[in-house]
Amino acid sequence: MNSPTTLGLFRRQLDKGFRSLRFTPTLEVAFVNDHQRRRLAFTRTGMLLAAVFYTAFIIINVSFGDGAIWTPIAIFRGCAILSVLLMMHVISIVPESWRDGLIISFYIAFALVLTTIDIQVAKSGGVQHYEGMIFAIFHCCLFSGLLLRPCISVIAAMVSTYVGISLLFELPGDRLGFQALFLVLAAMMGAVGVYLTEHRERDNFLRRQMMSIGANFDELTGLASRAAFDRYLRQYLRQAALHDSEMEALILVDIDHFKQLNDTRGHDTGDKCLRLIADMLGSTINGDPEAVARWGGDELIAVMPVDSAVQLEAELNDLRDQINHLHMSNPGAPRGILTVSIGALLIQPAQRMEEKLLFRQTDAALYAAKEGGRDQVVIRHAEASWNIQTLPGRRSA
Ligand SMILES: Nc1nc2c(ncn2[C@@H]2O[C@H](COP(=O)(O)OP(=O)(O)OP(=O)(O)O)[C@@H](O)[C@H]2O)c(=O)[nH]1
Repeated sequence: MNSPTTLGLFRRQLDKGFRSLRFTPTLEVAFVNDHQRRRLAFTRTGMLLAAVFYTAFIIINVSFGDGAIWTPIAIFRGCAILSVLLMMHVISIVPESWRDGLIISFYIAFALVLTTIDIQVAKSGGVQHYEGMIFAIFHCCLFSGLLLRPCISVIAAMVSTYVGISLLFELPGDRLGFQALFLVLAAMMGAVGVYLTEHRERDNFLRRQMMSIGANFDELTGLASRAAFDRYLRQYLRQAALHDSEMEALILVDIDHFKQLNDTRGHDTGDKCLRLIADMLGSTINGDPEAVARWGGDELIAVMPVDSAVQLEAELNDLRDQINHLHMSNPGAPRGILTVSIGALLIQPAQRMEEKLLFRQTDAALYAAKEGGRDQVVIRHAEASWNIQTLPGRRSA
């Protein structure tokens, strides 16, 4: 999902908006997965808070009420605390795909037990309380971590459970109507809260993804950024050193007389050429997205496994030929067409060297290609004893 081509998808979705709380199918799947991953800690905290609230209710009731501990309501609250704590544990160990179903069943079961106990109290002459239900509805909206649609279904099921069971036990209609009205209002308030929270979460998700892609990929060419390539190369060489049967090549590609191309045909054409060459290099390397990067300006860099120097030379000359055969005009260049110079460094199996030294030697190969007349490939073998030097006219890596 995290690739330069998806940057446009995220941007378009952000521009288009998502008032109905739905992204395009690809982004929707990514968002739901991200939401599932992130919300576990949040839901667990919500469950813990519920347990703390219920404990506080018991303490307040016992301290400021009649002092009786073994009342039905206190026993119910004790059971609620235990089931909430159990649920906290269970949602952490079940597979992610089960989590929503479990949370939904938990709230509906909770509403069922809450209503049944309330009715028992009312039938034995007490007053049927609906405050517990309001608490449960708000708790579901604030802490369940459910997205709006499943959340609305759950709170609708909770209110229906309350009204349905109350009707079944023929509780006084006027009182029930009054309580149902309050429950519906609480559910509506909760749903608005969930809508606003989910909208903000979706917005954050799009922006976060875009920032992450922006930090890792170059916007113009769609190739990896220099920083992403640095990280990738370090990891890549470490792994390559483990399988010491394969040679690796570090490749620098630089457009010849690019300044003249910009000056004579304009920056937009320059950009187009850069993108084209980036695509062609990407196809030649055909590896991970981070294996080809924009090194800076008109220089592109890549790393790839190779069987032999002959194979590498053939592949790079093939790339150079393909660019020649585009016959794109570069009026400022001596031959009048777009060409590139390529410098490559062959790294022997298990040859360990500082990346800085590898970059400098690759740069030296590119410099030799430029000095040799441009539009050519120069391949060098990596040398651990290579004398660190800054070549005249080239920047140091
Ligand atoms: N269109 C475009 N030009 C860029 C971009 N980044 C850097 N450049 C230009 O690339 C040119 C690089 O020129 P130089 O590296 O000096 O050399 P060159 O003209 O390519 O000549 P040689 O490399 O010596 O063959 C400069 O004119 C930069 O302005 C970019 O993103 N788009």
